[in-house]
Amino acid sequence: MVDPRLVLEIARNMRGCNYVVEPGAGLGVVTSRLSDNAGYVLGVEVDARFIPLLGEVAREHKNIDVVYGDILELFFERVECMAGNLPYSITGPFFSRLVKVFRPKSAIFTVQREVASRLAAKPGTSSYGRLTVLVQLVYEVKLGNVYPPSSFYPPPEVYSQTVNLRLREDAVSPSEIEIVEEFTRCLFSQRNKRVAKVLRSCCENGDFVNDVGERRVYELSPSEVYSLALKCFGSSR
Ligand SMILES: C[S@@+](CC[C@H](N)C(=O)[O-])C[C@H]1O[C@@H](n2cnc3c(N)ncnc32)[C@H](O)[C@@H]1O
Repeated sequence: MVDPRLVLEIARNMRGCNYVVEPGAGLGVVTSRLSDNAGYVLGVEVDARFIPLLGEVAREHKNIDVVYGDILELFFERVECMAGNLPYSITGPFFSRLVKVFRPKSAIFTVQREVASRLAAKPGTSSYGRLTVLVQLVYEVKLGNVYPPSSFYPPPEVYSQTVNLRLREDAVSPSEIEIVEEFTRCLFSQRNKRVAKVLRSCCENGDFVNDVGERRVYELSPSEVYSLALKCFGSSR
């Protein structure tokens, strides 16, 4: 199913975690490896066909439980760590939920290589955008290994890459992330335009004085976007 090096990379990164949630547990290959390295693993799987197999895996390992459900609709009391080969179709909504709801201290995910580049991008580059800002305001992002399509069965059409996330000490709060999410929807729809002009179209009070007005949207750092979001939307809520 999956390249053993990838399974090992994920499992090793979760060493020392007491509680790991794995979105998209599938056949349980990663799940059982995780259970060797972490105190407890909760596998989440939306496809009912995998649930009996995952039940077997859970019976063989005392520290694994399985939940049948959609990771985008579940709530957990507290998520310490999160890991897995993410279903690529839910990348956007998943990361939105990660920074607003789950907020694990530590996480490792396999994503499309292009998504990994966006998560780790620097301002001013072509990969830099809304997803970068939202995730980097909450997490330190480190790129892991790249895996070719042949690392998976069936092989996807794209290369994949792991990303390591560590919760920042100064992580922006969930309620402020919601403000940034709303603000960046408008801001990054005009990513190549000058900031002053875009603020006039995105904010009711878009004429507020700022020292970044002459720059282009995609050149703003995550913390600059955050300050502008609070000025634009914060006071009106
Ligand atoms: C890329 S596969 C990974 C499977 C397995 N963990 C592995 O590494 O071989 C993604 C898995 O996520 C499941 N999945 C897709 N969307 C999901 C969702 N919204 N919530 C939970 N699981 C989901 C799919 O059914 C599939 O089993």
